[in-house]
Amino acid sequence: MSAHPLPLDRSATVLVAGSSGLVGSAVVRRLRAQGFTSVAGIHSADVDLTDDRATLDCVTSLRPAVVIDAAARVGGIAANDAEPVEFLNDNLRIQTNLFAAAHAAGVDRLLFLGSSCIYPKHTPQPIPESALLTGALEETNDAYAIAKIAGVIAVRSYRRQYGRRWISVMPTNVYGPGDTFHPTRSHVLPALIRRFHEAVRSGAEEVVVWGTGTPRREFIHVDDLAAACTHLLDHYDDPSPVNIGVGEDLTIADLATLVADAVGFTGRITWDTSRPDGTPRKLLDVSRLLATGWRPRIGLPEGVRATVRWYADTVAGSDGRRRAC
Ligand SMILES: NC(=O)C1=CN([C@@H]2O[C@H](COP(=O)(O)OP(=O)(O)OC[C@H]3O[C@@H](n4cnc5c(N)ncnc54)[C@H](OP(=O)(O)O)[C@@H]3O)[C@@H](O)[C@H]2O)C=CC1
Ligand SMILES: C[C@H]1O[C@H](OP(=O)(O)OP(=O)(O)OC[C@H]2O[C@@H](n3cnc4c(=O)[nH]c(N)nc43)[C@H](O)[C@@H]2O)[C@@H](O)[C@@H](O)C1=O
Repeated sequence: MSAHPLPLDRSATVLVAGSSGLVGSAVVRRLRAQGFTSVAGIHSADVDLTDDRATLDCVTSLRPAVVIDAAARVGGIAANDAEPVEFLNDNLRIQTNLFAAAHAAGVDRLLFLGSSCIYPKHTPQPIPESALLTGALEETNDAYAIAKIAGVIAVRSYRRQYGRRWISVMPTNVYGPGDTFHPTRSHVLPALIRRFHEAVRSGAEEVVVWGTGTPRREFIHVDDLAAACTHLLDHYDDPSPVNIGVGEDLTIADLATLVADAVGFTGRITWDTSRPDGTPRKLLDVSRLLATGWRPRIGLPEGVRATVRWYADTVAGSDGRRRAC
């Protein structure tokens, strides 16, 4: 048992790996807003976390008290399906190197971001944390999911073998400012914001959306996710991962209508059923998270409208890659 109390000391040095990304940049904003005075961010321009030596040098020279691992190769269903080798290898390397470096630097507190795709493709809904490793994975992202499962087991192993107070969280699908709006590589929400926005600008009467529209997904605004992460570091210390979600889902068809309305697209929505649907439903059981006293604040319609505004002001007209923060 550590002599140090659970709530983080606001003067502790916190290292956010992946600080230029959707989640990492929101975590940095959240930590600063909460009064953390020593927040260090790293991303691929600073250090290639697939390189074990460079990662060790970086972490041991910074000597953080806390590490938040939001660095990963991330993408939507098409990118995962097309490049399973990179999604497996890069994510295994990044987390293995970062965990080994954090351990070598004596880091007692670490939060690892997994993903809801670690759960079986067909599993009772809402999905409790206990569903892990109870069934076969969705084929389009099994390589990424296996890497994330290895991360959960690694965190649990560092706890068991070395007494590290490290935790894993499993967020549902995330969206918000700072996302990647690539037309084919990104997740559904940013992809649709971009596609509907371009249709309005070009006067197109039709927008094509992938799949059948029947899969159900749960979406959390990235500022809520960042708040949940820092809340859990202050209130949770257990080997079991914690789901992070909002407790509600909707169909991709309903999501497409929501985004179309937010962007002001009044034309036709059609479906490209040659594209994969992926997992039929991913709704997380968030009772463990709620038991810690945390609640989400940003509803989906409000969050989508704000993200559409952010996209129009910040990204539209560029190549769709977010700007670094
Ligand atoms: N987005 C989502 O819907 C969900 C995300 N998650 C998890 O949250 C975490 C963050 O995801 P998200 O913010 O969306 O992803 P992003 O793609 O937005 O950000 C990924 C971050 O990782 C960094 N990175 C990638 N490869 C390397 C590398 N080799 N060396 C150093 N840094 C690297 C990127 O740096 P750079 O910008 O320089 O490339 C970037 O800062 C991931 O673990 C992801 O699995 C979980 C569930 C859902
Ligand atoms: C976060 C999560 O993200 C991925 O899994 P996913 O939940 O399937 O995510 P997605 O956002 O890409 O798709 C959700 C649904 O939406 C449909 N869809 C419609 N039109 C578009 C579209 O234009 N782009 C995309 N990407 N999807 C579309 C699409 O066909 C699917 O039915 C994995 O990386 C996984 O590993 C992971 O962790």
